[in-house]
Amino acid sequence: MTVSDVQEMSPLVGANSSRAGGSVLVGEAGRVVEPASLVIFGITGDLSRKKLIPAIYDLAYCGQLPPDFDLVGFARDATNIKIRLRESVIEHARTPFDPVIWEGLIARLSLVEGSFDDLDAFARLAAVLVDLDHRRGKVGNYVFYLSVPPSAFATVCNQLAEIGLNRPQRGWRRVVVEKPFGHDLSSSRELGQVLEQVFPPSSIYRIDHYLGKETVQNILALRFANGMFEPLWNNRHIDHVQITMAETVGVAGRAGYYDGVGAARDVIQNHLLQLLALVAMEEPVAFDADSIAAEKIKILSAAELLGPLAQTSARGQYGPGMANGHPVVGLTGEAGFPLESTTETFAALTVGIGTRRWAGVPFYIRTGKRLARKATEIAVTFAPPSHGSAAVRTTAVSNVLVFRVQPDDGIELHIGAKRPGGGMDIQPVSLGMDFRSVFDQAPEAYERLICDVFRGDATLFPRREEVEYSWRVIDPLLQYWADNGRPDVYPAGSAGPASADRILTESQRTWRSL
Ligand SMILES: NC(=O)C1=CN([C@@H]2O[C@H](COP(=O)(O)OP(=O)(O)OC[C@H]3O[C@@H](n4cnc5c(N)ncnc54)[C@H](OP(=O)(O)O)[C@@H]3O)[C@@H](O)[C@H]2O)C=CC1
Ligand SMILES: O=C1O[C@H](COP(=O)(O)O)[C@@H](O)[C@H](O)[C@H]1O
Repeated sequence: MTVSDVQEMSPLVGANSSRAGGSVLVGEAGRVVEPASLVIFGITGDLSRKKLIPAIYDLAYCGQLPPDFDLVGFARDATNIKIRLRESVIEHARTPFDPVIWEGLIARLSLVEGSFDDLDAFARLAAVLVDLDHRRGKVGNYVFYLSVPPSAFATVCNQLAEIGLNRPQRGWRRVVVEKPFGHDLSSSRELGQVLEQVFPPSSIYRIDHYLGKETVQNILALRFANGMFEPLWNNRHIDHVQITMAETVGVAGRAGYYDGVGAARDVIQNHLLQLLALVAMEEPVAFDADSIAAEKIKILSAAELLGPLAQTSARGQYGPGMANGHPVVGLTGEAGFPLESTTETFAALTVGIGTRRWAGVPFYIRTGKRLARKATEIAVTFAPPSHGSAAVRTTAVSNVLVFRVQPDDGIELHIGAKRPGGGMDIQPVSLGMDFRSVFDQAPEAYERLICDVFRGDATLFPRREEVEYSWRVIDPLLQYWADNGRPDVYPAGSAGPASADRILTESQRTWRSL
């Protein structure tokens, strides 16, 4: 088979390959995409419905799936699944719904019903995969996607090993593991060992979909492709950094995963500490997997919670309130969450980085569900000018560089400008760039990352050390919370609990408004 044969598009897709959008900023372009089958464990879950199946549809629409692609769904109950998946594509896909593309894709879907503790179901899975290979003349390249609660990762991997699906006689095996990887540092290490007994490290893709977002990759572009920011990117010029991930959605329908996990494990241990690493890391010697991982690891290993935790952290749980103009129940009113649940849906903390560049600069991180608006952003606040005429000093503003990850992805720089008229009256104004008005529509994060798995490019996937250093950062906070009562209740639709504001007030700083 020649390279051009394997790069040929799958027969189920075709016309829209020019609509893929985006370009490769980091990662290894030009890798060959071979025929492959994708198995999704947890195909009935929230992630699959909102992100994975829509992303696979988008890839089909854009002609980006591997040749001879097959999709296999593993589910306890697959009743009406094709109808449910169709609805999820109509609701969540980036590209328009095209019945021909959809029918082509769904014709490639096979289903295996069973529970993860049922070895017979894994034997049926193996038979389905072998049959697909025979029918299409494929050599057995399989991606196993674990879109399941973290507590099920080890079981699924062990069952795959038991049935021999981890050991290729021909072709390759890759496993994609969702975050959070473990429950704390020690369980993450144990899980890492289980996984590495079953699959070689080079076949393990720990997915963090924030790294697949174009705006997140743009952090490195802005810092290192421009000359003007790097000289200022240190504790002499930066006062503090705020990383916010605010959501308006609650956790309805996700009790099986979310209860007992909570906001810090769900998104801070992974997405938000990865953002911190990208903001703080040194320039990599190359934009490839090893070089970027090496720099992120240095930062994560130097990061630690600043204390005392009673003053530098906060946690909350949403109570009843409003979302998008409608009344909503609190967390303990959602199906599957016990009344006594102490799971936090809001978390805020302060991280310091013990390097010469960052000593003394606090990184404030917060996230919450059912907040006033949806916004993920990184705001780098520069120190105000320390010299200048008295007139300018008294009216000077702090410059803020904001990476708007979503929605309205873009970059804005807040500066002070003189108001027209007499005197030196300074007003904050904003210079901005909207990605969507400058560039074509980019692929969604999961499209990009699923493609990277098929191509065998791990550049945008965190390494085991990154995951473990991130647990090391937040473990003391998880322990502190376990020892200290319940989260503060905040009304749905608010900016979170008042205890979060207190983290900044002592230093005369404030959170950016939501
Ligand atoms: N939801 C999101 O937006 C995101 C989620 N993630 C990650 O994805 C993973 C899954 O999350 P999410 O989809 O929200 O969780 P859900 O609880 O919605 O889905 C879990 C899935 O696993 C299946 N499952 C659980 N136990 C078993 C079992 N014993 N046998 C067979 N199937 C089982 C469930 O099947 P059943 O339907 O039968 O219960 C369901 O399909 C988590 O690690 C999460 O962190 C990552 C990014 C975003
Ligand atoms: O990983 C997760 O991310 C989603 C939010 O993803 P986004 O791309 O829409 O920002 C979050 O809702 C979910 O709780 C979490 O598991």
